Amino acid sequence: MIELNQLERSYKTGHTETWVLRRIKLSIREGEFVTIMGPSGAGKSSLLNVLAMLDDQWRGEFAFSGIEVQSLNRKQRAELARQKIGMVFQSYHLLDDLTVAENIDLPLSYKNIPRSERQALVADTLDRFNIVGKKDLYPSQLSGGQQQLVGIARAVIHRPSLLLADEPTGNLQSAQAKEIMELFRQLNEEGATIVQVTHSDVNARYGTRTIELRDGWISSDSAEVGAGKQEVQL
Ligand SMILES: Nc1ncnc2c1ncn2[C@@H]1O[C@H](COP(=O)(O)OP(=O)(O)OP(=O)(O)O)[C@@H](O)[C@H]1O
Repeated sequence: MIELNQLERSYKTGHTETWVLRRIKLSIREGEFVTIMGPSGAGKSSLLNVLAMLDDQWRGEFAFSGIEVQSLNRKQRAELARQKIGMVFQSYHLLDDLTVAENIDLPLSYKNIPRSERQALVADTLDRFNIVGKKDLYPSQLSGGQQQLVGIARAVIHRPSLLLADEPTGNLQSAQAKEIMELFRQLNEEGATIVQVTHSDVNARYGTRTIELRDGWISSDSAEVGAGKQEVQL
């Protein structure tokens, strides 16, 4: 599903260029549940933002389901991301002045779906995530765990093939975090490909593969270790 080759990202501040992703070569197959770990500043969020197509200031090759992302213009990338990718954030990123139901409906509003069908999809999703009773509340009236449930519901309502999550339980108590991680596991079992960034070993164990970043380089990949290849020596 995802093929990255020689992918590089740097930030320029004044005359200095800081490299945050270095010659990334990575292949992710459909159905995988990948965890990206590594110290603070290693480039984890930067990599996730590239995968989310939120960032287009990188060099190299990125193929998504056979589509060469580097050849797309900004509008085409945004459209591809909208159709195929769902993103979950640590701080939920819900819109405060929309209700739970309206927040969940948002990704559908970008698609050409009849109103009645949209309403049915939102109702099903509220039901599935056990938040029917909260549908007319605003995000500020929910607990952190409930807000993240809404965040995930919004990320998956349009059935994206790829679900990305950046520290999705970073602001939650452990019981709420467990509930969220169980939900990711279930979504993965139902076929979603997931890439999560986390500092938590507990969360990492929900995944099927762990990739470690250090100073922008992939320093280890459990899939490669499993295949008997050498870990990259730095
Ligand atoms: N907009 C920006 N301008 C300049 N440098 C940036 C910018 N965004 C990120 N960086 C730098 O890129 C490097 C990688 O950042 P990134 O957020 O990807 O790391 P991370 O591994 O996700 O860290 P954390 O675990 O703390 O979230 C850091 O050194 C950071 O300072």
